[in-house]
Amino acid sequence: MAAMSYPLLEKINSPADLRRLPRTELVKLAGELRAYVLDSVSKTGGHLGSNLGTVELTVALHYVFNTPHDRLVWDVGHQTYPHKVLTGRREQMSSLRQLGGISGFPRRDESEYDTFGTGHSSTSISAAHGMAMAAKIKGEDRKAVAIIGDGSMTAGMAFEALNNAGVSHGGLLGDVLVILNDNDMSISPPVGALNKYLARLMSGKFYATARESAKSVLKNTPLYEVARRFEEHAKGMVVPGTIFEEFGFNYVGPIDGHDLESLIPTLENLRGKKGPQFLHIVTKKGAGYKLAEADPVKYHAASGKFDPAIGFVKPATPPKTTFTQIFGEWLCDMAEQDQRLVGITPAMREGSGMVEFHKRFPTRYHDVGIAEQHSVTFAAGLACEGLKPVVAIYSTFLQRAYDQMVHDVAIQNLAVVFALDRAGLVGADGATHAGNYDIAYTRCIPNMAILTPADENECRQALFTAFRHEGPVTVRYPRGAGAGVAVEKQMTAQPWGKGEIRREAGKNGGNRGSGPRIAILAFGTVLYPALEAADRLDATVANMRFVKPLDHELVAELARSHDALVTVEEGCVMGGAGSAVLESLQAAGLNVPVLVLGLPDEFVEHGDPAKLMALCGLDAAGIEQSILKRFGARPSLVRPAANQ
Ligand SMILES: Cc1ncc(C[n+]2csc(CCOP(=O)(O)OP(=O)(O)O)c2C)c(N)n1
Ligand SMILES: CC(=O)[C@@H](O)[C@H](O)COP(=O)(O)O
Ligand SMILES: [Mg+2]
Repeated sequence: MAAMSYPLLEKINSPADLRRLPRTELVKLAGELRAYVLDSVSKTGGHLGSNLGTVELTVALHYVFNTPHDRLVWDVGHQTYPHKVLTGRREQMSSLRQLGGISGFPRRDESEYDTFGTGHSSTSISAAHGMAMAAKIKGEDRKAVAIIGDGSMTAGMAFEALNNAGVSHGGLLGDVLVILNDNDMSISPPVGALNKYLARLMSGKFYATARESAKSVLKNTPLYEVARRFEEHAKGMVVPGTIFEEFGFNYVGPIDGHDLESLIPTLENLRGKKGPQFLHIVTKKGAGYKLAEADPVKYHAASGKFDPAIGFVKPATPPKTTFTQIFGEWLCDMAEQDQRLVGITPAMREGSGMVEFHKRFPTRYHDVGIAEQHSVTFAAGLACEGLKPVVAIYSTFLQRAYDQMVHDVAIQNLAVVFALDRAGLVGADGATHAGNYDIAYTRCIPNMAILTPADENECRQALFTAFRHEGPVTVRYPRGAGAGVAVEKQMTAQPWGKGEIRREAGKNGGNRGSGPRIAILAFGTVLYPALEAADRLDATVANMRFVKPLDHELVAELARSHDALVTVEEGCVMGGAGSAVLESLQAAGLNVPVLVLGLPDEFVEHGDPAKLMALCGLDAAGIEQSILKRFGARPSLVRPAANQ
């Protein structure tokens, strides 16, 4: 295929270059930008639909606003590839989401144009309001713009921010502009009353178009003020105030978010206004790429390379079963068995493997929107009434609902199952999405139980075990596939709080040599690299299965029969499973050297998951090297001297 050419885009190395373009060139530039983003993502993978949908908006924003002096805050930030291309990172797009490459989300440490780091949704209005208020306090003439999607508007935090930004503080009123990018899509089809409300606003579309065209004609004439007053009066009469106006924002829209001839004059108009402004734009997720327009769910993100001419195709070799699929199958099987089961997702139906469950059990399926806090307390309410809620939630997104876990679930000891997908390193999404902390942040909560299955079969059995438990419980499993073990259809409860020995030193033909007898206590899928390392070291390996309740007897037995213990987890060392073992040993008065292996006390960047695990020393070689480094020579390879 001939190499694509981008004659205009190649001249744009900053928004200042963009702003020097004749306005008549902007449509052509947007076309090249869209083609470039599609071509780039087809080579690297990454988010697609939302980026194609913000091409014109991005051009218009950088054309009208004096970026980076004026601040743009992108909500979630998964739609910022066009922004990155226009702000000097066009050539770096080939490194997107790769180790050492640029992030898939805005990062303050990546560019001055990335004014706020995002990744988790619904933070943009709060941050932009902060920036707008800072400008007021410092007496700076600066605009702050939050660009937030209709899906992200379903989070309570967005309304907390509207509620605060819409009023003055000590006489200071922030000049914040909120742009609602309404494409009538989340990752899944949108849910909730807000979506219906926005649809009604969109149906009033004639009003906005007529009003905007009138404004642009009348602008800069004495009549303009008269027309504006009439408009305010007319608005009160013809169209009821929007909810956004009730929050104190001047609402404009809906307008066509792909029409630069609408976007630019409207943004120029709004840029000059004082006080909180709200622009409602209508876009299409995947705009300009037919396959993505037709199936915005499928084309939300590309897991890898694809040919734009044919789109996403199933790989020739069937991919390995993922933990997400194990969960989805278990959820359906469990729902068949127990009518009390209710499945809940905060806007991650596909990612959490609940499409089939939604189809088969529509009355017991709840997508609550991007509302993690609500999802947990909603579950608590269900549990109060004797139902059995299962909250399917990414480890990282559960961080949003910490108080709900403590205050609404654990204190009342309610039977809620938290199925924590993406536990541990997630790879391409990087630090914002890593599920590194759930063991530490749940272990300290009384009544909470924590299960760490080691493979696909253990995951199914652990979910079943957790579901039978009469109290709050998390089951954590990583993104992607596991060791590939066979999964037993029969669901069997695991002995509560019990681990098992998977390998015994000295009993597997290994020549023990003279080194210390070592026992490795593995929590979760790191069992498998631990077994590999243990084969080389001839060490004992325990599959602990539970972080809480911990199998204290097994810990004590291993401490008494070995010279040293090693704990391994794909979770933060600080406060993790290893800390639980240390606490257990101390409580039992057992003083044995312990090496705690896990994720470091630093944010692990984006990259290939296997490479990141190796970087963190959690692959077999890393575990082995850490043990050798701490406990001296390689025990099983040390041959006793001939005369010994
Ligand atoms: C707190 C949080 N929960 C869930 C997600 C996962 N997520 C990423 S994008 C998205 C949908 C966002 O929809 P919208 O804001 O409308 O943007 P669009 O993809 O339509 O451009 C979700 C649920 C997230 N990033 N943050
Ligand atoms: C932007 C966002 O938060 C989601 O799209 C997330 O990237 C999905 O992650 P998975 O690809 O692990 O489902
Ligand atoms: Mg949307």
